[in-house]
Amino acid sequence: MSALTTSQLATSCAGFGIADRSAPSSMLRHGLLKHRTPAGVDGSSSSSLSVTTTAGARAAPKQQRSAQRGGGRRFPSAVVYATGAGMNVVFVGAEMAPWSKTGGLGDVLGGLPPAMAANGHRVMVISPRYDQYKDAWDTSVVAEIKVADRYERVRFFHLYKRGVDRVFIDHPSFLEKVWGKTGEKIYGPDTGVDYSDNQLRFSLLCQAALEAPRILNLNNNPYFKGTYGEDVVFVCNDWHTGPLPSYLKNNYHPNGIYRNAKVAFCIHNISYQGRFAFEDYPELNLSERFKSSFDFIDGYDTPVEGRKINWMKAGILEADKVLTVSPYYAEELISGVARGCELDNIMRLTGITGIVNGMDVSEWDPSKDKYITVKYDATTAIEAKALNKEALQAEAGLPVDRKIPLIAFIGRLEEQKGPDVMAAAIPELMQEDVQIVLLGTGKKKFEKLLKSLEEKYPNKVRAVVKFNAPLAHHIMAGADILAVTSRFEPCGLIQLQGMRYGTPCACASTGGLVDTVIEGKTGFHMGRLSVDCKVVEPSDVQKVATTLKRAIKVVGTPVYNEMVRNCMNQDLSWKGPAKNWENVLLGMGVAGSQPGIEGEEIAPLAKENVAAP
Ligand SMILES: Nc1ncnc2c1ncn2[C@@H]1O[C@H](COP(=O)(O)OP(=O)(O)O[C@H]2O[C@H](CO)[C@@H](O)[C@H](O)[C@H]2O)[C@@H](O)[C@H]1O
Ligand SMILES: OC[C@H]1O[C@H](O[C@H]2[C@H](O)[C@@H](O)[C@@H](O[C@H]3[C@H](O)[C@@H](O)[C@@H](O)O[C@@H]3CO)O[C@@H]2CO)[C@H](O)[C@@H](O)[C@@H]1O
Repeated sequence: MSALTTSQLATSCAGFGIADRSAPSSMLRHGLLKHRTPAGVDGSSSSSLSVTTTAGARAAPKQQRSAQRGGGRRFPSAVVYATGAGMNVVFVGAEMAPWSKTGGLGDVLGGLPPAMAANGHRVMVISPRYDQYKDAWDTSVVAEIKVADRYERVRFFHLYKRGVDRVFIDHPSFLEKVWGKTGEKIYGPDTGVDYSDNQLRFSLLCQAALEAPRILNLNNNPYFKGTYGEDVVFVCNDWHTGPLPSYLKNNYHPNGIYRNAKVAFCIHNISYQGRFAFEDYPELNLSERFKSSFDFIDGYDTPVEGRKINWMKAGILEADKVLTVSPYYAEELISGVARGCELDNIMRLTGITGIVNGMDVSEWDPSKDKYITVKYDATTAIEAKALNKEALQAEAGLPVDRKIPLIAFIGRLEEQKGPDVMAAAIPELMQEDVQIVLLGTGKKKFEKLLKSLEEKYPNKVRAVVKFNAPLAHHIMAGADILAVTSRFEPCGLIQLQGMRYGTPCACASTGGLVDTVIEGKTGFHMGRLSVDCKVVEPSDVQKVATTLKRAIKVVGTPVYNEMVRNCMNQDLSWKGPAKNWENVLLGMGVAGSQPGIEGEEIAPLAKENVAAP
């Protein structure tokens, strides 16, 4: 079969309902950006078909042509073609697990997209190239992007896995800072310290992300070919992508581009907003028209910090739809200044929809988990969890005794997670026959605090101040109770992971914890803790200690065993949340969008190429 151009392909698929995703308008119409497709490269990565690019039609490279002749990829069956009528969804974010992750944001951009793809949508995720990911290929497509008063060149790397186009934006400001230290250096040299050029870095991400759907000819997906084109819905995530809708309107709309595109903005954590000096606004190269959307008085009632630009505020105001990661957090965000972090008034204006996150049930599967000692399912959990507890106790250097209830805490060591509240409750728990394992990294003061507890209670407490995924899995399997002491928690994945492993949690009653944990059935609620991060309220310490003592009493009883089964018998996958996301995005009226199909989380469509990077 000879190489196809985009329009030929669309014609050949027309009978199956695939939209004509013809090549984008010339880049020359775009004032700020230039892109290059070097000679001999068509912008598709590891593709078996060649498509027309903005630079004109090119023949497929020789080795690709012979692969096609030799019976390379075939068109799939008509049944599967029908799934190619979904939306073009482009997620943009600063983290994307497993390639980059400091916490839950990475997990969501890793797990939700394959579930959307499984429902028949064409899905791209765009994130920085922080490392030399061995499975991502250089497309050789470059774009020159204006930041401040100069042009910066970015390259686009690509891979296709689980039905999703993963696109990595390559620029020295990402790779040179983070290379080899992906987990911890994404935002700054240390927790709590930001890189001084973060605005430049994430402005590049936003602007490059807007180019990608128009200029990348991506041909690995058997159901969709060529560029994504302009009828796309961008899903922005957190402050790093706040300026994207403004760039879309500022740089493209005047040229008649992306007229039908839509932008959804999803808040994973309102406490990081991207607040910068007001004087920095001109560096963004946006017209005065958008200034008021960024304009922000830091301090609300008492403007002690003065005038700023606020990237998240602009994302909320300029997007077509605002979402967050649970319905209860959505309510909290608009409830007042404390929980809305001074953007509550803005969100009351725009409205906000909450969709609970799912979790990656293949990565977190106790029946297949390579990190745990004894694999299990809901029918074997009670005995297997006891054996895993003994293995965990041995690994942690604690007395090995399956009768001792074991409480775990896992999380980023930030005020949000209440490690200080948990630490303050531990002395009171020491009256009980109990063991406590703490795993987390973050602020140095909290790391020291947890370590000091281990020193004080060597036979009962272990603190591991590392980011350690295998240990996180081991703890989930071996612990009896997961303590989630968050002052606020937009959704929380940790409690989902716990439940998947039959470990009920004792949790603060905030955000997604309210939506996902049922008192007495899948966990224990301790009530809401104070959101004031500067103090540890004695009443909160009491709530944590009392609830954990209550949970300890239940461990090992028939009621507890029933809770373990309830936890494990839930569908915590991305399947349901992906359907909810689909409904919300369809409701935005993206041109050409059609409902997808009911897919399995890793449906046949998304199954190829499943592998860890
Ligand atoms: N030391 C360690 N070692 C190994 N693994 C560790 C670890 N510390 C944390 N993790 C892992 O990091 C992830 C944390 O995700 P969460 O959603 O619970 O919180 P986070 O605050 O990071 O996410 C934010 O974004 C997500 C996504 O929307 C929201 O659910 C959440 O409420 C919001 O605060 C989990 O996968 C957990 O296992
Ligand atoms: O996935 C985990 C979280 O990752 C993101 O949060 C990061 C945040 O966006 C970054 O700005 C940075 O936050 C630091 C902040 O900028 C700084 O002023 C100071 O307050 O310290 C903060 C912590 O270092 O790092 C955060 C990750 O640690 C994402 O936005 C969140 O939704 C996720 O919860």
